[in-house]
Amino acid sequence: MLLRARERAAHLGCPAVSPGVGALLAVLTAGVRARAVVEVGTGAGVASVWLLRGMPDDGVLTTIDTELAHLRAARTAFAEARLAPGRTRAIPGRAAEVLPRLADGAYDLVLLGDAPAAADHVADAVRLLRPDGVLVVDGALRGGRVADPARRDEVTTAVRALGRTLRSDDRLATTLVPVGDGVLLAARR
Ligand SMILES: C[S@@+](CC[C@H](N)C(=O)[O-])C[C@H]1O[C@@H](n2cnc3c(N)ncnc32)[C@H](O)[C@@H]1O
Repeated sequence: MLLRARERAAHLGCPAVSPGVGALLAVLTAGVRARAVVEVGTGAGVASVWLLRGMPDDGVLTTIDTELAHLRAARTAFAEARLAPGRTRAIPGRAAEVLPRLADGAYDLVLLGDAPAAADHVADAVRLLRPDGVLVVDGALRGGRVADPARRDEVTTAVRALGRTLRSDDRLATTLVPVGDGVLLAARR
């Protein structure tokens, strides 16, 4: 099933999380007993389905994307995964405009799917999390470039700075999981 969703993601030019990262997402949503999750960057819905796999049957994923074609592909993936329509709330729009409308402390987990862009949404994501909720940022190693001090291009520097921002935030306990392209986990204290 996710194979077809991954093919649609590739067709749309919107890379999906690796199965390793997907499995981590399912373990995380199960581990924090997530009933309310926010995802920025739905894509073709691959990460969304993994997140929902770890959530209870009444858990709801709010997922945001600017591209209607991507949201349509995600809806197909949700139907293929036999998810009841009430399990997903797909919101078209820019994260910077949608996140401020979501309620403070109402979410168990927030996934920011793209490390360089994630920096713009960290403040909102932390505001949305309940205590012990988890912020997840995918793409934190960028093929090893982030860990290589010789790499100083703009995107790599921005992702490195994002890691420093999360680690220095007293409200968060942050760690890096070296799965896929690197996943930052920041638990809200
Ligand atoms: C790499 S894809 C996400 C794939 C998804 N994480 C998965 O594994 O299935 C990134 C998505 O973010 C969306 N996107 C980019 N900028 C955005 C923004 N400012 N607000 C909301 N969505 C955005 C793109 O349209 C694209 O669908």
